[in-house]
Amino acid sequence: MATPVSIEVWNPNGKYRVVSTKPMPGTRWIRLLTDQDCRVEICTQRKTILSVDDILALIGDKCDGVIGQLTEDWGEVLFSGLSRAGGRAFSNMAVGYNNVDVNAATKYGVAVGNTPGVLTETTAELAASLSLSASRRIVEADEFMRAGLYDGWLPHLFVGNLLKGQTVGVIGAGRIGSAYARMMVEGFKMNLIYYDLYQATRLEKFVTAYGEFLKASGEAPVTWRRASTMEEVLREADVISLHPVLDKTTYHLVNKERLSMMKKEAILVNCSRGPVIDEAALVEHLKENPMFRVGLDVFEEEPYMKPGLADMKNAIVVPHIASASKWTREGMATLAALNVLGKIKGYPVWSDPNRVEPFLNENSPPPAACPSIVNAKALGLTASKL
Ligand SMILES: NC(=O)C1=CN([C@@H]2O[C@H](COP(=O)(O)OP(=O)(O)OC[C@H]3O[C@@H](n4cnc5c(N)ncnc54)[C@H](O)[C@@H]3O)[C@@H](O)[C@H]2O)C=CC1
Ligand SMILES: O=C(O)C(=O)CO
Repeated sequence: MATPVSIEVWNPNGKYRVVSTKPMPGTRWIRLLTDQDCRVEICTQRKTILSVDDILALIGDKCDGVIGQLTEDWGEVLFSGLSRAGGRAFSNMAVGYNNVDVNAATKYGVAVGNTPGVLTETTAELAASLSLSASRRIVEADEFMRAGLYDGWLPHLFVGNLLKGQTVGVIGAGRIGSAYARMMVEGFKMNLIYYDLYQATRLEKFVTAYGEFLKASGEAPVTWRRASTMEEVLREADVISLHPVLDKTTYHLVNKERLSMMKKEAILVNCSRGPVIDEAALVEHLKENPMFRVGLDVFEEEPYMKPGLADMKNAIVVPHIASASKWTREGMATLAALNVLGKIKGYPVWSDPNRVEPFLNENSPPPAACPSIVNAKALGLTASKL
């Protein structure tokens, strides 16, 4: 059993004990907790992914709430341990919570918080960056340059794909998928095809209005279409970006058969969760189709890559950094801390988790509410009237 040893303590005499399994960016989140009588304990152990045993040791005998990370396995064992220690508050420092067994949390009366909204644009920007890097072969060209191989301009050197006028496909047009779609449509004048279980009405209105604006300016209008199947998107789009949640319905959503439906020169981007793609099948597809390119921020078995992926020139791989802007990471820490604080204090749950700005304003105290609790209904928590 690995026991965390190094802990940083803030406000040692605080009434409520709140544990963070990792140091998080910024200091506002610490101040917000200590100002409200919390003793904050931050695990500073040099071990990237804490085990269940490590976290149980951190929770100890008395713990009111925990801020955890998406790399941790929050299931029956941890929620029963937290409950035994008197804790009823947990928040992931992430919008995705596929690492959390929400039913187990609910069984033990523990609220599960997440951090929507504050990372929407940041994550969409990384998906857009990967789309551009893949289409214009930026990483390959950079490596070529640094290797001293450039000996003059050539007509065929690193020829890639033009985005303008092509079709961008979005699978999962929620907050991040819609933000990415707007960037690609407005920035590069791409047409949109999307697939989601729900209609993305605001996104459709945006593309319609932008299309009308372009037409009025004498340019070709952009268009949109909501596909009735995911396969339509795969067949028609030139660039496809994946933005669904990870659950049973999206596990290996992109598999061998579906990869084979895509255009030979298509670009596939994944900034959602690794298991949405069958990564072994993807490696084979990349080998067989050298003009097919991928931009991956997430991997099926993080932190590992499937054998062969790292050798593929037509793959760009980055280490799960899509939400990594300073503002966003500090905001995520703040929202996670306020979820835990709000539950400890008995505050109601914020009515709209997509409108979290009031919690992020450094110049005014945050609303007395939990920003986003995913099992609020199941726990019968009151909704805020603010
Ligand atoms: N790489 C990174 O650092 C980050 C990854 N993420 C991932 O992105 C995910 C999405 O985040 P948001 O856009 O904020 O969530 P969201 O809930 O606004 O959007 C998810 C969308 O997926 C759709 N969806 C669910 N099942 C589907 C299916 N079977 N087929 C097609 N669409 C389906 C939903 O209807 C929804 O519109 C998170 O759950 C997280 O896993 C989020 C932030 C950063
Ligand atoms: O928030 C998430 O879901 C992430 O993956 C990290 O930002």
